[in-house]
Amino acid sequence: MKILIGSDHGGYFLKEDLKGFLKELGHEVIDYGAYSAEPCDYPDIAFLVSKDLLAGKGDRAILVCGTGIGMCIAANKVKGIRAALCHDVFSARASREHNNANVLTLGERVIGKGLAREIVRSWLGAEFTGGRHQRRVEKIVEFEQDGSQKT
Ligand SMILES: O=C(CO)[C@H](O)[C@H](O)[C@H](O)COP(=O)(O)O
Repeated sequence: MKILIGSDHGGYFLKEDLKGFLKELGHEVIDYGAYSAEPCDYPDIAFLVSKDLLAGKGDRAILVCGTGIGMCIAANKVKGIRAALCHDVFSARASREHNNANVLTLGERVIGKGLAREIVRSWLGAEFTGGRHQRRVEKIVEFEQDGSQKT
């Protein structure tokens, strides 16, 4: 897969580690920065990566900040993005199988590299299962497009 990856300064070192891990797994990685641990603003990276993902420049995206929260909030403001903040393997798999998440966010100040790697492995290996989950995701997509709410 082609994976877009980005971080702010708070996620820089975990992002760097995950780049190597993703390559070991055989994925192509496109790095959107940050390119150092100098302070920067997570929304700048979140919007850039999210827009390029929706433009077809990658298959999935991973965003890292200190907690993963800021990246998740910002990415989910981009229409078409379903970003999931996951700090355990079960949620990571479920975010793909149930929610069809196209962006994974992680917090470098919250979890260690070993767990982050397992979360990434699980997230990339899981597929959307559709069925009842398709109906629920479609409700989100419809609401996002025109504010319509069907129950
Ligand atoms: O946005 C965040 C929290 O939701 C990220 O964790 C940032 O990395 C964090 O806020 C940056 O904090 P800093 O004190 O400026 O390093």
